Amino acid sequence: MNTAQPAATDTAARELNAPAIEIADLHKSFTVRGGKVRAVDGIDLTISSGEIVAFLGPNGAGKTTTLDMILGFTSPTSGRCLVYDGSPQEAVKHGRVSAVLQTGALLDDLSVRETVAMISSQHTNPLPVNEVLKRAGAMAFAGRKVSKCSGGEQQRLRFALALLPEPDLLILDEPTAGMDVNARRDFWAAMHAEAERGRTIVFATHYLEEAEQFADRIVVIADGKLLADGTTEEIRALGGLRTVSVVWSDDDGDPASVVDTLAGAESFRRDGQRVVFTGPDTDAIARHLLNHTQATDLLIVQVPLEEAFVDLTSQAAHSGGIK
Ligand SMILES: Nc1ncnc2c1ncn2[C@@H]1O[C@H](COP(=O)(O)OP(=O)(O)OP(=O)(O)O)[C@@H](O)[C@H]1O
Repeated sequence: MNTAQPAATDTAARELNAPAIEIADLHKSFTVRGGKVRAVDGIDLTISSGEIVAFLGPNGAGKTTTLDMILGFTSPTSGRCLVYDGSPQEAVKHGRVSAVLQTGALLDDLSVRETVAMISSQHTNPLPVNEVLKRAGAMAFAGRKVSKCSGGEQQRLRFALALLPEPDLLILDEPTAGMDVNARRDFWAAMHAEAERGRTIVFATHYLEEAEQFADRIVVIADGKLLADGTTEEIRALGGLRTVSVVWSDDDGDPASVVDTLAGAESFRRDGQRVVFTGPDTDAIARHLLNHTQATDLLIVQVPLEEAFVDLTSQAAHSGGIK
């Protein structure tokens, strides 16, 4: 029938343009002894195809619970969670989304290759076993029994398994926890290659450096709420986290006068001979110090993301959120 044609085309077009993930007013509570835990408490988030997004947040922030809803492992208490404009379960079923989770059970007695071959047989149109082993960097230990693999090697195996259906969206929950620096670097190199193939990648991490180095966009989550969402630079700027440090001359009196007279300066602290100013306009602070004081040896310092992150989460704890 002709009528079926436009509908199919519409569906394909809609899916093509659909965001990878669309979350609106998402809530998830758990009933525990003594009350309720609001693990996810009103998150709105849209992730487009091709983005690499880090979920950053302290322990118990709600990152895993959010990822579990995106993967259809658990249902929202309320709100909407769509993956490619459909339910997460549909997306998983069609191989459009897969995950590298720390907890995914593996069979100890199988070799790495046997594990991939076994799971491969459950997919309709999987990538060849050797191809995924190669892409995940697992070829070198493909013959090894799972029980003899290190934690990092087991994560690579999980990565290989996740690649089998050639997913459009890869979800990774703290994928490199427990890996040493070299293993982590290799893992992210392999992941970079997948990103270059156009995959959307969403990962939760405690390693702020990883978020900074690998993600295009960082979503900061704490207490089940989204605190900040932006590029690494935007997240840093949110915390106002550039400082101007100078060797202060006592001839200029109290550094507080700079903060009092200059709109771009917010606060200062003494650090030995130096005075460190912070504020929304570090350029204006620097100009003022160079032109109107005897301060010398001026440094503008970008505060590391780690400190920006700590600052954001502690601000949230005190104010109930950051607008
Ligand atoms: N099944 C559950 N039953 C009861 N409470 C839960 C359950 N799952 C998660 N929680 C609680 O929900 C909150 C969010 O947990 P979640 O695991 O999503 O945080 P997270 O950001 O992933 O933390 P981490 O970085 O430590 O993995 C925590 O307070 C946690 O104890």
